[in-house]
Amino acid sequence: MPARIAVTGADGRMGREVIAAANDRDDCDVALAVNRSPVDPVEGVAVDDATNLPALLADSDPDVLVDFTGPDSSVEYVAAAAEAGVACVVGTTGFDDEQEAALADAARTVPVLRASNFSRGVAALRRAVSEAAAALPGYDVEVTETHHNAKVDAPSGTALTLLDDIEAARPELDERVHGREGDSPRTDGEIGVHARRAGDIAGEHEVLLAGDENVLELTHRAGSRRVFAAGALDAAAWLAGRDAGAYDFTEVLE
Ligand SMILES: NC(=O)C1=CN([C@@H]2O[C@H](COP(=O)(O)OP(=O)(O)OC[C@H]3O[C@@H](n4cnc5c(N)ncnc54)[C@H](OP(=O)(O)O)[C@@H]3O)[C@@H](O)[C@H]2O)C=CC1
Ligand SMILES: O=C(O)C1=N[C@H](C(=O)O)C[C@H](O)C1
Repeated sequence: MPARIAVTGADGRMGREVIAAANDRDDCDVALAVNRSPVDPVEGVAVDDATNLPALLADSDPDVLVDFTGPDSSVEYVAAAAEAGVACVVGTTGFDDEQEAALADAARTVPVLRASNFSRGVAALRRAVSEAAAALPGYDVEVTETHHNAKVDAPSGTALTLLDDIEAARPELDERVHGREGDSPRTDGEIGVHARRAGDIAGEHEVLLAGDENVLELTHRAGSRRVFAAGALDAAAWLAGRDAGAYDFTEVLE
């Protein structure tokens, strides 16, 4: 049986990709699509008013809600899904601590799977970065992310995940320095973090590890948002019917 999904932010860049990708797959059907602003059908799917999400979830009874919106709406939609007993795949980034706690709370009631990046390439990048950081003690590490000019949050959720991975492998690197200006020689414990915004770039992440006469660069480039939509739907198909709890995209790939 295909997983029946509810897509929030249906008119967003990612919402549209998710609906288009679901239309092309056998393991996911779009049962419901909502958007904050009124919008014409997306990829042949009618889009309802997101204000009515609780009632729409009760009526359409989807298996999994797939959310790529913004932090405030994501928390609101996940709470509505938890109330309705609907599992959640959350790709939204940029949450503050209080919003993180609200998502963790929802995971006590329904399965909630989150990833700052649903591309398989970034999952592989994370493993490579963890291994490289551990294998190169004493090396300086800098993270650079590049995204389209409409991205709201900086640094990207993926960059924050990579920074956590690096810090787990090299706990002494616990000072995140966001860009540099003026006199700013490197200090021990520093990880440089750089965010670039330009054009329609789907998403690029580079980790630079530099020692003396020895430099390693690990880079992922998303060619389009299709890779994120594919991963999110892989996650939705995997999550349907699971027990309540917090899940990670890496579990889908095992
Ligand atoms: N995990 C991953 O792999 C990926 C994550 N992302 C993340 O997904 C999120 C969305 O990205 P993207 O699709 O590019 O964004 P867009 O701006 O293109 O779309 C955002 C969508 O969310 C809706 N929305 C935004 N804020 C609110 C709000 N406060 N209340 C209700 N609806 C809201 C918008 O509605 P309206 O049409 O009314 O404006 C729109 O439908 C971002 O956090 C981004 O970082 C993106 C790509 C991959
Ligand atoms: O906003 C985006 O576009 C993206 N956001 C995610 C992030 O913040 O890391 C994932 C991807 O890089 C695209």
